[in-house]
Amino acid sequence: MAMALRAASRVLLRAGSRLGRREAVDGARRFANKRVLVETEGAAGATRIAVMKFRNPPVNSLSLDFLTEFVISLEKLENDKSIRGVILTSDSLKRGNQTKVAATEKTEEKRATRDHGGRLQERPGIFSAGLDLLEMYGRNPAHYAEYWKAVQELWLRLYLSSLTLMSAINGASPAGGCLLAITCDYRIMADNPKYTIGLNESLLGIVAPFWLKDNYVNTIGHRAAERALQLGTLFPPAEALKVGVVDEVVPEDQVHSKTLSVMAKWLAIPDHSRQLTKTMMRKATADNLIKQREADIQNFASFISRDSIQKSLHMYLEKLKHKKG
Ligand SMILES: CCCCCCCCCC/C=C/CC(=O)SCCNC(=O)CCNC(=O)[C@H](O)C(C)(C)COP(=O)(O)OP(=O)(O)OC[C@H]1O[C@@H](n2cnc3c(N)ncnc32)[C@H](O)[C@@H]1OP(=O)(O)O
Repeated sequence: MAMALRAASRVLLRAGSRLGRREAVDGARRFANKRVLVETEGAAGATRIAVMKFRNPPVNSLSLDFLTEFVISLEKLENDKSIRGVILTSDSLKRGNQTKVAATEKTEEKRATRDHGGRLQERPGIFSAGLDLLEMYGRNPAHYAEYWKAVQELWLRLYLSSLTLMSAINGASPAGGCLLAITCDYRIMADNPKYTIGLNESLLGIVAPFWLKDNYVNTIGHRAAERALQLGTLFPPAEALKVGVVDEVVPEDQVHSKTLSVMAKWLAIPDHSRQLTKTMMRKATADNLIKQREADIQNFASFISRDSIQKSLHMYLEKLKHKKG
């Protein structure tokens, strides 16, 4: 009987919820949309931590679909009173037997790295490549407006989240990837000189929006942000630590365990006092966007539609496509 009940509950859990699949795995729980996998750790009834793993091949770019699924997953976690902390990380792992398909093949599927079975794979060593350039190139103004609204939404949700958010940065983290990280309360980066983090928009011929600039200033200070934004600096781990883009750099295989142990310290602080303090520190910056959200969307749509900006994006995409290594 007990076995039958367990089997039935497994079937129900796997039948899927409206938002995605939900499974029971070794006492831990997980739910997954197509592009975001959420695993929760900790016993039922106790404080639990969730790990949100990005898996949007090939480079975890913030496509419209990914942004939508991210917000849905975050909302679910915000509504789950047993969850107090969330770790953002990439599902990208070093895997063998990968083949990069020809750069001339254009569709999303074809752009991705695949294994020999033809399955889509993340490219290894990427936290997030930032905003999806293909959402900002060659589309119409209505699409740009829809996309930007979704980008703003994710930033506001993360920046104002009542949860303790930490990023376990296990790969390259340019531009929007850095945005995800700097909305968090704490950042731990893998000590791999191949991984860099920063806001490199100026290198693409585009400009970081004022609210992202404000988030950067709040993180690393005005002078450092002024210099890094103009130069589009991508910091390797040691420099990222020095300037304050990240809070800790640890060996790659310790990123997850270290983040869990720092999270435990943060969760020892009473929620109400930590949350009020966070709001006190962040509200003015967020309000600045909230009060001019529509204007910011219109600015983005008209800026990104300019011929000169589209040309810069085109050149940047071509450079990415033809780069060596
Ligand atoms: C004055 C008014 C102002 C108004 C406001 C205006 C606001 C404008 C704001 C704009 C804000 C932008 C923030 C951003 O996030 S822009 C995106 C910036 N991202 C990057 O620059 C990252 C680019 N990518 C890389 O550097 C590398 O790809 C990587 C992440 C380091 C990974 O390198 P790797 O060698 O492993 O992989 P590939 O380079 O071969 O890439 C694999 C394929 O993926 C494609 N790709 C890469 N990045 C993106 C991306 N961000 N979006 C879409 N596609 C991406 C790449 O082209 C490869 O495709 P291919 O297989 O077809 O060649």
